[in-house]
Amino acid sequence: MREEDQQQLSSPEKLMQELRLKANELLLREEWQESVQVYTQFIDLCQEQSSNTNQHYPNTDQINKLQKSLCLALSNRAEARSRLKDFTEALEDCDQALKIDSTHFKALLCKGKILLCLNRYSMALDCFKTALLDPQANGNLETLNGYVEKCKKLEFQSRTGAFDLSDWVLNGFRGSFPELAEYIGPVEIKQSQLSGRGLFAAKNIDAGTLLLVNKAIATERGILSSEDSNENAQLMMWKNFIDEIVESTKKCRRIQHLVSTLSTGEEEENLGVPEMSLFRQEAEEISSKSNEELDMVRMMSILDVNSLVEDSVSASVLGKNKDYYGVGLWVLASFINHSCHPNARRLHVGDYVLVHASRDVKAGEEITFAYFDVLLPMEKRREMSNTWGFHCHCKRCKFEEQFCSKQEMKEIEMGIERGLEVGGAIFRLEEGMKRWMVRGKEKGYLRASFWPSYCEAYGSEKLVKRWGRRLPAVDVVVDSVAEATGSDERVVKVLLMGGLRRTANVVEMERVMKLGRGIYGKVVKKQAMKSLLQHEVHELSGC
Ligand SMILES: C[S@@+](CC[C@H](N)C(=O)[O-])C[C@H]1O[C@@H](n2cnc3c(N)ncnc32)[C@H](O)[C@@H]1O
Repeated sequence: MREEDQQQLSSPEKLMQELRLKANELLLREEWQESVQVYTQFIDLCQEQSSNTNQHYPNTDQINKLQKSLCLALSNRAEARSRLKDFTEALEDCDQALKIDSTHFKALLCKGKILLCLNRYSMALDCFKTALLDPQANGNLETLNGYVEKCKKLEFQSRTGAFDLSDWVLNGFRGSFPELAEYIGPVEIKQSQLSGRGLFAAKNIDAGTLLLVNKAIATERGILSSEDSNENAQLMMWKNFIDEIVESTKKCRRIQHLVSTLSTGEEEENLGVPEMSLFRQEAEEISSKSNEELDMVRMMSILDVNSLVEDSVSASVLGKNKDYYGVGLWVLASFINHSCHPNARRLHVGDYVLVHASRDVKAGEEITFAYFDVLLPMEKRREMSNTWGFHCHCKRCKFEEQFCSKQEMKEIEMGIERGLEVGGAIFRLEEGMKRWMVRGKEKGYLRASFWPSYCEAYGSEKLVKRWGRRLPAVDVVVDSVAEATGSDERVVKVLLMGGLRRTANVVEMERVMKLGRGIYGKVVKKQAMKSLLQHEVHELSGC
């Protein structure tokens, strides 16, 4: 090689060395964005040098050295990009490095961690297992084996739905949140009679059965203190939440595609029914997703219609996020419509939502949860569904519409509003239902509409004594309301309070446990459920 040629080569080499040192230092200092920039310069130069060397001075040693540096730089850039949650690009870096060296330790480790973050457990497991074969694994055995075990556990959970939160509950939610996998149970998305698409049971399901576990695209939580600051704090949280979602959709094509399947609340009858496979993480190739644009107006409508507040009537928040006001977007759960006779509830654990049946559900029945309180009369529910921006088309509303105009019904409602003794109101309603030939589940609908009165009556020893057998037995009312609207803390509480006055027998305890399963799901076993129910009885001051 001529001397001037060697000088020409040495200068890019020097630059490459400087760039590599700088990028490594930035990585160590956790300055992710800056390190990505410098690694990019290094990688471009390295690639240029590789092709030059290949073309002009084929030198195997030199080429090998460049390829090695390139692999390492790609793995490091992937690490920095993954810290910035740029998962699509980070995975592309890993794949590029693995194309050069299919057993590159750092690239495999980084790819495994990203796939784990994206809940693609078996693919992540393959990466960690291959990395274990590398000599470098010896110094990292504990970490690698930890990842392997985690992947196996999560893969099992996501395949079987075998989740158990009992120990965590019994430990008073101490420590970090339990590790959870995403899970899709016996459900499918179909066209709904309520509006647009909905989630449906693919087989008969009993109360407490887990239907899905979904990780949020983003959540935002904050402690809302005094009344004055509430509005501002909520606005701030909402703004941060929108920013986070927009950022996530920009960074990950898969997230963008998933969010774009959600309703804007307009013309829901024309919306397509997405394939369930879209929501199964393992089946999807992230880089092959479409680039459907989500403009800001559409994004705002999607978030308005689909975001869920963690602490709502049909949800229980377990663990640390209980103390916070939290809002989030969970894509698959967003396909669940509202009903005033819901059959599902949610549990919020960290960034995950777990949806389970709150009563027995038949195959083909639509899965619904309550967006707002359904233990209220129809007029009040109407007002609430209007503020949500829709007119509720559920069976219970349709049934109750015929009673709205009944004079006697109006008199009972007005009487309660004016402070009429609730025992009398219930007696009138129960007698009315006999005359109007209201039977089965429909009795539960009307009782649920007058729930606050039933609750007050059964909660008062004086009223229970005064009205005696003219009031239906508490367990009959509880069963019918739970059958119509699913389990609810307030309904179990009435049963438990009644039980406390007497000594609860085995049958009553069975009933309480079944209702408990409807509230917390089967992911919480007997002892843990008892402790949660006891806590509820003390927490709930009103019905
Ligand atoms: C979170 S989305 C539910 C899924 C939606 N149906 C879809 O096709 O994507 C909420 C929207 O569904 C509709 N919806 C939900 N429950 C309803 C009900 N009971 N009656 C009428 N529309 C309902 C409303 O338009 C509401 O804004």
